Amino acid sequence: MVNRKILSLVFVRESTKILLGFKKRGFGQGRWNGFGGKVEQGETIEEGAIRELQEEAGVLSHDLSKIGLLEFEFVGEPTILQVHVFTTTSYIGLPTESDEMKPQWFEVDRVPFDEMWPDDSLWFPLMLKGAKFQGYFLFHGHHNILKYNLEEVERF
Ligand SMILES: Nc1nc(SCCc2ccccc2)c2[nH]cnc2n1
Repeated sequence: MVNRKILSLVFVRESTKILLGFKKRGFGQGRWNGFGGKVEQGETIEEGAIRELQEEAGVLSHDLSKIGLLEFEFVGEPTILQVHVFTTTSYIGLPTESDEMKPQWFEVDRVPFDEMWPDDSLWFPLMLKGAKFQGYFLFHGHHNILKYNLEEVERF
């Protein structure tokens, strides 16, 4: 019986830079990523994304654009992660380290893919060119993609 866990993932952009966070603990620890996490009951996915961005980076945005839908399955685990990807260029607050994440700005042509989830180097180019995308990735462990599909979509 497969079940899905709904997660948000937010990327903040500033001209040629993108804000990433170094995950200090928990799932994805030791990797740079956008800001996000589990969407709780009683909140919309976008509300969850706004909440996680605030909690993890100290940045408040009310103008998120939905740009991607990614599903991650891990061999031997029944829960599929359904990750809703958002981006924003309008926010208030200075990115601040939390107990979960250490934020840092990166030039978009200097993204540290070797310290990120392996799928990111596949869909970041779509995000960076302003496309909307949908994908599925089957992982074996946290380093090995057994198979995937990824496509651009017109709209969500
Ligand atoms: N970029 C990326 N992110 C995730 S999980 C993102 C959602 C999340 C989950 C838990 C805490 C915070 C954020 C991935 N999983 C497999 N490949 C992946 N790539």
